[in-house]
Amino acid sequence: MTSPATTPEHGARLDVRGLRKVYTGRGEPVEAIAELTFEVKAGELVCVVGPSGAGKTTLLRCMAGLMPATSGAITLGGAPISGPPPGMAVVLQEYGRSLFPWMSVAQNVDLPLREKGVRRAERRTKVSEALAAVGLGDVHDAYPWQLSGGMQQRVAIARAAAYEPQVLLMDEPFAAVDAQTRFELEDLVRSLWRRLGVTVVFVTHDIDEAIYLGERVLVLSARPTVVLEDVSVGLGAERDQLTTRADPEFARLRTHVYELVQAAKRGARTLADAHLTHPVRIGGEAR
Ligand SMILES: Nc1ncnc2c1ncn2[C@@H]1O[C@H](COP(=O)(O)OP(=O)(O)OP(=O)(O)O)[C@@H](O)[C@H]1O
Repeated sequence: MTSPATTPEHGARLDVRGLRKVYTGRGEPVEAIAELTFEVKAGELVCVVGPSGAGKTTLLRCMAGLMPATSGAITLGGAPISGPPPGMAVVLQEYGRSLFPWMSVAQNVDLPLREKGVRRAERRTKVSEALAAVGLGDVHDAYPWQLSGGMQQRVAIARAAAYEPQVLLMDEPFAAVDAQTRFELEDLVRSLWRRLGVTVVFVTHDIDEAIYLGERVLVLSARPTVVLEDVSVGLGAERDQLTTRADPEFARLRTHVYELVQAAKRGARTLADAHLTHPVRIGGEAR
């Protein structure tokens, strides 16, 4: 029987406790992450921002089970992550490298379902539904290299959605697409998230994107990394590119997160160090 924390409808809870990551190689050790502790509730969408080199990709790789932590623990639905866990899907920035060029669009979306052992008839339905959901119902037989970058990223999202993961990790997935396509893909992520109830962790450089998408925004310090602030985004569930971005609350959050990231770049490691010059009211609370 599946526990409530791991049903696809509710996603799975992701817990990061005392995560530390030091890269050791031939040269000097690099302490990428000093101490990260946070929780992503089942079915929550959390964005992660921070200065370049803050360890966002390192965090994501550890959460995906692609790299061991130096110390600390990451659990998914209560189970420790020690390798790529079933029930997790990852979408990366480099769509050109994440799709197999010799497979058609439908075959690419189908592949994880085959590996999951889903029967052929059910797979066919899931692939069609996922491609229709991302607006690519008419390119099943095309090859990735015949599609635009934005379309290829839609295929990667369709592949993740068809798999019905409990957790979806996204590492700067829209950094390489044009601004117009990016808005469309952001709306696609929010609509899939709401429909599937999946837990999502979304890493981005773009502060506006983090606020538009997230229920929370984790702002990381510079390396060695800690959480500078865990910012709640009280913009409601219904969001759209015009009204949400014009909302005064959006502007306040943007100022606040921008200031935090600037403070992180100057070396702030706590809110007290950050010396914010535009204290703002977020959700009625003075900061
Ligand atoms: N394999 C590695 N060996 C040694 N150091 C590494 C390795 N991978 C990353 N680092 C270092 O760890 C730190 C964090 O890197 P990471 O790529 O996680 O940051 P990031 O926040 O994702 O950066 P960006 O925003 O520029 O993509 C950086 O200082 C980087 O140079």
